[in-house]
Amino acid sequence: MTISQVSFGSHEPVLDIKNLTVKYIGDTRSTTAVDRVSFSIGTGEVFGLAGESGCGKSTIANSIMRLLKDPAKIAGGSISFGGKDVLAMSPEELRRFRWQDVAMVFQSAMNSLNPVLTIGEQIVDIFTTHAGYSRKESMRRAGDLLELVRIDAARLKSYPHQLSGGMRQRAVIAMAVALKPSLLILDEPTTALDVVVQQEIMAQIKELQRELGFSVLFITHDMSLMVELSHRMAVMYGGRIVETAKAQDVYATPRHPYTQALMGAFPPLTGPRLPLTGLPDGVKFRNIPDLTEAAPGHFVAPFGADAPVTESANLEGAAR
Ligand SMILES: Nc1ncnc2c1ncn2[C@@H]1O[C@H](COP(=O)(O)OP(=O)(O)OP(=O)(O)O)[C@@H](O)[C@H]1O
Repeated sequence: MTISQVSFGSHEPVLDIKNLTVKYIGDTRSTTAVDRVSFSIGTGEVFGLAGESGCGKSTIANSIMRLLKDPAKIAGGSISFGGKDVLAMSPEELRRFRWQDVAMVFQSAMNSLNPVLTIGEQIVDIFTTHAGYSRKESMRRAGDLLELVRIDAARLKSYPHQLSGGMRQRAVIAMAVALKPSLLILDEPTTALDVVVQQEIMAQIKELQRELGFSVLFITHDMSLMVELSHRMAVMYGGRIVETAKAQDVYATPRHPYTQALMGAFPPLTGPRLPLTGLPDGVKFRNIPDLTEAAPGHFVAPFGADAPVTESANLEGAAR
C-alpha cells in the first residue's frame, strides 16, 4: 500500500500545538528540550516527527499526554485537542483524554506488558476500567481486538513471554486502539524489532489507520519509515523544528541542510540503491547541540534554525 492509499480525512486539526517550550529544570542549569515548537495534525492525518536521539521528540509526546514529571516544566505555549486546552485539563478530564481520546505506544512498549498477567487480562482491564464493560463483554471485545491485529484470539490466554517480540508489539498497538482514540501517538514503535517484523508492524498500523480513521503522531529517527507512513512531517534539531513539509516533498527535495543530511543517512525502502552519506565530518550539526542554558554557545544555530523551512517555503521551492 502506498501513502496515497492511507485514509486521510479532513484538514480539521485534531491537535494544535503552538510555541510549546519545555525545560528540564536543574539545580545549577536547565535544559530547553523543546523550544517554541508549533505544528497541528488534521483529522485522519499521519504526521511524522523526525530527528535524532535527544532532539526532544519524546518530550513533546509526553507533554501532549500530560505525562511530564519533575524536573520537566512546560515553560510556554499551548496544546489544544479538539479545541480543548490540554494543559488546563482536570485529573478527571485527563483520565478520559488518555486512552479514549489519545493513546500512546511508548518506545519499547512490548517490554512494558505486565509479565504476570495474560494478554487477555491486560486487555480486559482496559475495557472494564475505562469503558465500563462487563468482564464477559470485555473478553469478547479483547478477542476481536487481537484478531484485528492478526493474532489468534486463543492467545488471550498467553503470557507476554509466550509471544514473539512482534506479536507483543502488535498486542500493545491493539491495546492502544482498544477504545478507538482519535489520535494515536507512536514513539519509535518498531525500534527494537528486526527489519522484517518492522515492515509487518508498519503495514499493520497503516491498515488499522485506514480502517479506524484515527490521526497519528509518528515519532522516529528513521526517515525511510517516516516518509513511508506520514502525510506531512516535521524535522527537529536541538529542540526546534527546522522543516515542516509534505512527507513526499521532504523525500524528493529536502530543503533544510540538516534534513538533507538526515535523509542521506537512511536507505530508501523502495527505488534504486544509493550510497549512504551519513552525517559526515565537518558538518556543523554532526553532534547534537548541548541544550543546557549554562553551556557556552547554547544552541548555536549554524544553519539558520531560527528561520525554519515551512510548508509554504517548501512549496515555493518546489515551484521554482
Ligand atoms: N528527566 C530529564 N532530566 C533532564 N533532562 C532530560 C530529561 N529527560 C530528557 N532530558 C533531555 O531533554 C532532551 C530531549 O530528550 P527527549 O527524550 O525528548 O529526546 P528524543 O528526541 O525523544 O530522544 P530519544 O529518541 O533518544 O528518546 C535531551 O537533551 C535530554 O537529555
